Amino acid sequence: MLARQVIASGASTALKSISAATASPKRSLSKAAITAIVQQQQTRDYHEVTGDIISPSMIQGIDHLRDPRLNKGLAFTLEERQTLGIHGLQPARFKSQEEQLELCRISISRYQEDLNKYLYLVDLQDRNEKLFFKLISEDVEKMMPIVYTPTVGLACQKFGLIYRRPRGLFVTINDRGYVYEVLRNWPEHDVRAIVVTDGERILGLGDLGACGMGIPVGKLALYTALAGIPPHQCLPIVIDVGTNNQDLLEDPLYVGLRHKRVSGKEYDDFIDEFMEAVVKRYGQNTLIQFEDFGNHNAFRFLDKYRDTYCTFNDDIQGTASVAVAGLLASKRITGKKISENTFCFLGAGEAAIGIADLVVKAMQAEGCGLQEARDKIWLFDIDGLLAKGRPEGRLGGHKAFYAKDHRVMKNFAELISEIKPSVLIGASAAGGAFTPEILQTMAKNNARPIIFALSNPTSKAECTAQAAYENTEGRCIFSSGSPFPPVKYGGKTFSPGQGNNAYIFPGVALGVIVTGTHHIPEDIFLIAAQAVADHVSQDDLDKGSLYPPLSAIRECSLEIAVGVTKYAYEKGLASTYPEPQDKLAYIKSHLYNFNYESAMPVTWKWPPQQEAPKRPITPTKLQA
Ligand SMILES: NC(=O)C1=CN([C@@H]2O[C@H](COP(=O)(O)OP(=O)(O)OC[C@H]3O[C@@H](n4cnc5c(N)ncnc54)[C@H](OP(=O)(O)O)[C@@H]3O)[C@@H](O)[C@H]2O)C=CC1
Ligand SMILES: CC(=O)C(=O)O
Ligand SMILES: [Mg+2]
Repeated sequence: MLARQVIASGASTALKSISAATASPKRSLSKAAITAIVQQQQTRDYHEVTGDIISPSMIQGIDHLRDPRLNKGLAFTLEERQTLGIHGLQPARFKSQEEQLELCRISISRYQEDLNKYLYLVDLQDRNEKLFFKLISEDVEKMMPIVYTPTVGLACQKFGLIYRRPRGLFVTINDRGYVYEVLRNWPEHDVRAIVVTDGERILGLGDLGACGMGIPVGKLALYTALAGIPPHQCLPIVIDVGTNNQDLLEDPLYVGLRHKRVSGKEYDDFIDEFMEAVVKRYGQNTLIQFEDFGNHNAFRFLDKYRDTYCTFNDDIQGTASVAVAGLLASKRITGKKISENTFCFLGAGEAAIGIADLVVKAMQAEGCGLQEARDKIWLFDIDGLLAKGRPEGRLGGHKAFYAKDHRVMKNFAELISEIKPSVLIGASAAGGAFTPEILQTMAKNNARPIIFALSNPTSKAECTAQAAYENTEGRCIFSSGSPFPPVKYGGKTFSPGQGNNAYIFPGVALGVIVTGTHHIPEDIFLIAAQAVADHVSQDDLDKGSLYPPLSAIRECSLEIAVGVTKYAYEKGLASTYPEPQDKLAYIKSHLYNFNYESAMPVTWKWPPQQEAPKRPITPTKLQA
């Protein structure tokens, strides 16, 4: 049996094919051949290759430094530098990963503009992937607002200006009939999760077309940083069917298709083709997270695909889950069950309806009837209160569940005065719509009013944290979709929590991926909500937050994943067998390692050499 070598280029997919030369009986690969194979296949782990095993150290010379998966910068040891043929290509100094992180932190703090901080991080990810993810995961509070909301919104708006290197796939309507072929161009073979947008409703910024790519990229960065899902398993995708944003159509820097959005059957057929192509390329269990689609498509696609694909809509379901998590935690302050509240929403779109539907489910779990639960929820959209007799109608879909037998109302402040809700939720992208008058009314009618201003980015929040505390005498329980700095009011410092689906989707995705779950039932989002709520400490509540600190979000993700895993096996949704007994240990065994690994060749004994049984040697024989 010939000794085997190992390709250890960083993570976990199996190298599926290899050139004829590789399979030659001599088992001797030239360095150039190995480099070519490894680059072509973009593998990152220990791969068996028809009897030969190659190590990451086989990617020699400057190419090793140029591969962000392998590059460790000055953290390569002398031995590694010599073995890899990179000795002399870097200065003499050796640094630990910790020292490198410190330099990253200093570098970021030197940039004044958030967009420049974002660009620094993009560059770091392109240069040294482990350092990038370790940096974010170890300082989520500082880094999340850069890679995610609010800065990612700005990055999308400036996408045409800042676009540099591929970090996801653009599948355009011109690729009709060839979507599978486009997917095949993505160099990774072991994709387990896709975040896809068509760019029509990017945060609260509207239609940004192909510039929406920043969103799937940012969401998937959080998959790794907050839930330890290996980056090579994550694929960001923009579906480019054009844009209805006239400014972009006229912008010479716009990078997408320069025509109005294709809609109707042509669009639907294209999305069907996309879904089928994903399954054909990566398998039935590939998680497809819909993100920032326009309202009119988001609900349709969720209903259409939820039972036939492994999919969820983050804006509808992830947002619902994080909002319900906050409400579950609020019970410990108000002493009220969720069903003892009255809710008013500004907005009746993906986020608002998603929340309302899950709140109803939570109320039902408390023993409330379906209609009784819906009666406690009042929604207000562009045309005013969802009232059955309103002249505009527009009460289709789930809006119908919440339409009231009530006079037509166009003034939200009036609704708040009349209905006297205990919970006020904004998901309208109407920045500043919670006026001081509205906030003061909430304070007048409630000892501890709950106020969620969930719209993103910061400029679209229905009110600021400062305004919320100031207009409620510091009595409100406040959360926002994008972060606000702590607020000093009445001799107290409030640190409100971030009611953002980032608490939910990474953990849900982790649980779904490790179990190979086929479908994602609504229950999973209640399980996730409870897991987050359980993580809220008295200290968090005392500081004014209904959420655990962002620094604890990784623990939340793990707990959500454990909950999802238990549920998936209980309900027969999992496809990974045997069922692990210790679910947490099982999940942890799948996590990405943020620390550098050795780049030295690994010598494997394959198959493990069995020691020859020791034969007793008798003195008699010796003598003989
Ligand atoms: N914190 C979080 O985790 C999340 C936050 N969001 C944020 O929520 C916001 C809305 O997102 P989403 O629900 O997906 O978007 P949608 O487009 O689906 O919904 C927006 C809703 O707001 C209504 N609306 C818009 N302007 C006004 C206004 N001036 N007065 C009253 N109602 C108004 C719309 O009315 P109509 O129905 O008549 O069009 C619609 O019902 C965005 O800013 C988004 O960033 C979204 C997801 C997650
Ligand atoms: C957070 C999020 O998903 C949104 O604002 O769309
Ligand atoms: Mg979103």
